[in-house]
Amino acid sequence: MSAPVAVHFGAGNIGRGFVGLLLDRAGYELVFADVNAGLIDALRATPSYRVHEVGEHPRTHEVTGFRALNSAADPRSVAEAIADARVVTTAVGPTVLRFIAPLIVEGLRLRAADSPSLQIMACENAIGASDTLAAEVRALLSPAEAAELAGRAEFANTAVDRIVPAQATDAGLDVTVESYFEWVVDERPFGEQRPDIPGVTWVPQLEPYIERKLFTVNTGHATAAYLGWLAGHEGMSEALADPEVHAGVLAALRETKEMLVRAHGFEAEAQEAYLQRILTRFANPQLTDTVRRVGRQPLRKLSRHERFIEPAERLAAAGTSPAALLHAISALLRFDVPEDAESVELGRLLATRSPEDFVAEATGLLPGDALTAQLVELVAETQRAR
Ligand SMILES: NC(=O)C1=CN([C@@H]2O[C@H](COP(=O)(O)OP(=O)(O)OC[C@H]3O[C@@H](n4cnc5c(N)ncnc54)[C@H](O)[C@@H]3O)[C@@H](O)[C@H]2O)C=CC1
Ligand SMILES: O=P(O)(O)OC[C@H]1O[C@](O)(CO)[C@@H](O)[C@@H]1O
Repeated sequence: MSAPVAVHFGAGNIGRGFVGLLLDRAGYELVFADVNAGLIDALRATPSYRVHEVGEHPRTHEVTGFRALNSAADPRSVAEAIADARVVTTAVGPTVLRFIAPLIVEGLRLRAADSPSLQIMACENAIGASDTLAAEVRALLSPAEAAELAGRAEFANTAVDRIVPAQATDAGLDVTVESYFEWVVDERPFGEQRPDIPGVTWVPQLEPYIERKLFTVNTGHATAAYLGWLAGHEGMSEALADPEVHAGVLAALRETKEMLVRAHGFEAEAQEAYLQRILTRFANPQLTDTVRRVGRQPLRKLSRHERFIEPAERLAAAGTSPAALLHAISALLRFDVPEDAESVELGRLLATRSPEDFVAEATGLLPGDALTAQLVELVAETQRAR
């Protein structure tokens, strides 16, 4: 019997260094789909690439036998691969999911009605990324087609955690990653038919896991990047070695800890151990990373349900001042990286909007929300200092 097919969108850091690796090791015939022509050509030109795990338990894996498709130049082949696939995963960035949806729709249209349901997992740093992708797919279907194709795909939300930094320019397709990883998936959508992917943790309810991950790993990492940027550091290890940056990250994580313990009933000691372990992961000297990469796309990171505003608003609503998160947001507002389109747009919004309009537009907070007044003041201060 031939191996089941897994189509993975996004052959970048997480695609090659984490999701693709686990799918390959699970025995899937792996098909990468990406819009980067150079990357696809390079994957086609080689039989394998290596994933180097550095950290506590260093080792190297070889990923072999994959195919690579250019989803911009040859969407038909991608749709055909999806029609035959058992699993579809993505690691393209939350804002890119809407561009993947039309290909999934084409794949479902080509899929035999008696095929097993396609199992789709968006592996992005966002709450409910698979739900977002499902909504984008449904938006492209007429009601009749939606009813016809309804049983052909199931979407399960995930939380993925592995630091895969910017890679050395001479690394080729090889990827250096930390040895730690966590891939948690909501078990409900796939029921008894869930795919056998060693390394995946199936849970009955994903919300506590994705919130713990996003509001600890990602809040902490992004705080280090923005405070590090403001202090003039280029490298993440340099930033984290700066006592003021480190103290700022710890303070922000103590605030999200309070929120997470309250929201999900985690033991305070367990959450403290979790955040301390993450601080150690951030400082892994074998991961060469930059504040520019970790701070990338500041407007996405400033949006309503992301790593800063969501926990800060919940704390403010519960009567706690999220001073450290506001300090991190203040540094985010000063993130000025010309090659990052969102950073440029952030500067434009700060230059052209009133503080009230900026907060509404960039964060989605409403005038009556608990954090709004403090944030408006912070934006006004930032504008005065520009
Ligand atoms: N790098 C990391 O440590 C982690 C990243 N993530 C998440 O994984 C996702 C990917 O991140 P990275 O791998 O770091 O980014 P990356 O930039 O290395 O890879 C993204 C890939 O997606 C491709 N892509 C962009 N638009 C596409 C489209 N329309 N169709 C197909 N492919 C497309 C790009 O060409 C690129 O190869 C993001 O959502 C990120 O938040 C999650 C956990 C850790
Ligand atoms: O695209 P984002 O949200 O910056 O995600 C990438 C970040 O997620 C992390 O992997 C943590 O999961 C960091 O390595 C990385 O900075």
